[in-house]
Amino acid sequence: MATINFGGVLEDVVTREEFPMEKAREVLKNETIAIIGYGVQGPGQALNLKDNGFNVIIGQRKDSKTWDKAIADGWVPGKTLFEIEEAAQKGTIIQFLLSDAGQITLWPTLKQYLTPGKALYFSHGFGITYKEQTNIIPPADVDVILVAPKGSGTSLRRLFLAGQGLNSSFAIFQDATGKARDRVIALGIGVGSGYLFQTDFKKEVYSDLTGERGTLMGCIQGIFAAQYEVLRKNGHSPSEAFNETVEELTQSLMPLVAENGMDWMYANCSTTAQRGALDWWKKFKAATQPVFEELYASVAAGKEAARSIASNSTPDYREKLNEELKELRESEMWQAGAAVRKLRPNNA
Ligand SMILES: NC(=O)C1=CN([C@@H]2O[C@H](COP(=O)(O)OP(=O)(O)OC[C@H]3O[C@@H](n4cnc5c(N)ncnc54)[C@H](O)[C@@H]3O)[C@@H](O)[C@H]2O)C=CC1
Ligand SMILES: CC(=O)[C@](C)(O)C(=O)O
Ligand SMILES: [Mg+2]
Ligand SMILES: [Mg+2]
Repeated sequence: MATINFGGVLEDVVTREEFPMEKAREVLKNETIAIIGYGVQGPGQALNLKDNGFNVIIGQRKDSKTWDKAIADGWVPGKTLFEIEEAAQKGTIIQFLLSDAGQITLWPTLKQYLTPGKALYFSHGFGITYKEQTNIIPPADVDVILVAPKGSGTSLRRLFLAGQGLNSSFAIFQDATGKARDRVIALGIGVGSGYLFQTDFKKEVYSDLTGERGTLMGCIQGIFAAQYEVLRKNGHSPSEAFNETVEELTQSLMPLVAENGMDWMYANCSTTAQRGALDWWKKFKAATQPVFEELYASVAAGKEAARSIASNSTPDYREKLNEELKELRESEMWQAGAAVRKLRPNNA
């Protein structure tokens, strides 16, 4: 562990320097890593692990679109690609990467393959934390570990190919073999993490559900829509409203924040902008803070989990989600966005 000062708070984290890939390979050299599920995280983690030299197999339903996707990605039926149960039987480490709702359905089947000494791996604290709702209760003689990349599986793969990495959290719920810590860190490094920070299953799921409903996805769409509507109502064109709400943020300002922080982005804007932003951010904070409090309480009460399980367990859950995504896509703001993207010089 390296002790790093995060804004005055000391935290022990794992870096790639102190736990290099060779060490990860050594730790996992006798393991078969079975990736169950090939949706978004499945491909990212499986391909990164394979390219890093680990022994990986995929478990996926035959005659599904994702089975074909796995073949297209280079997995070979009967060699590295199997039906779910066969892969679970062969794996010594089972990475449970079905959707969180799908994990509930498969659990009674998967459980049978968790023989003593194996490791059960999650990328979310969901199934274990909300066990009253999921019934996911692992046997006592397996390791139960977590690596949660802080970003989409798509970015995990893209950043790996670009020689970069997403940060991940890791956690140990159960150490039955005495090897859980080495196993989980080696897997975290193997899937292509930047640095790893420790958490527990409950903190992981509470923070993750808050983040995705909050600033990362829910809140950001909410404030975009609010500002866009106010500009449109006051007679601004879609072009002006979209550029001033989204395009400038993603193309110009967020890359500056990513590179060197908020104050540096501010410092690269006009003093007029700086004065206004420094005055107004506190008002936005005060206005949204009660909503974040409500959100966190809803997560902690298990209400967000219940809603997610109910809506993602119906046979037509995918169609229903796609319908709502279509509504978003077809809104004036995001249609304006599509037109603006086409006009970017690199797309012309
Ligand atoms: N999407 C992401 O990038 C991230 C996901 N996670 C976590 O990783 C895990 C996997 O998430 P995703 O990759 O988004 O999953 P996903 O929604 O893409 O689904 C993965 C696979 O599960 C299959 N599936 C669903 N229900 C099934 C069932 N009843 N039986 C068999 N297969 C079934 C789907 O067909 C798909 O191939 C979850 O715990 C999620 O919270 C964590 C970080 C980011
Ligand atoms: C990409 C990620 O980390 C999320 C937003 O938490 C998720 O997809 O669940
Ligand atoms: Mg999430
Ligand atoms: Mg997340």
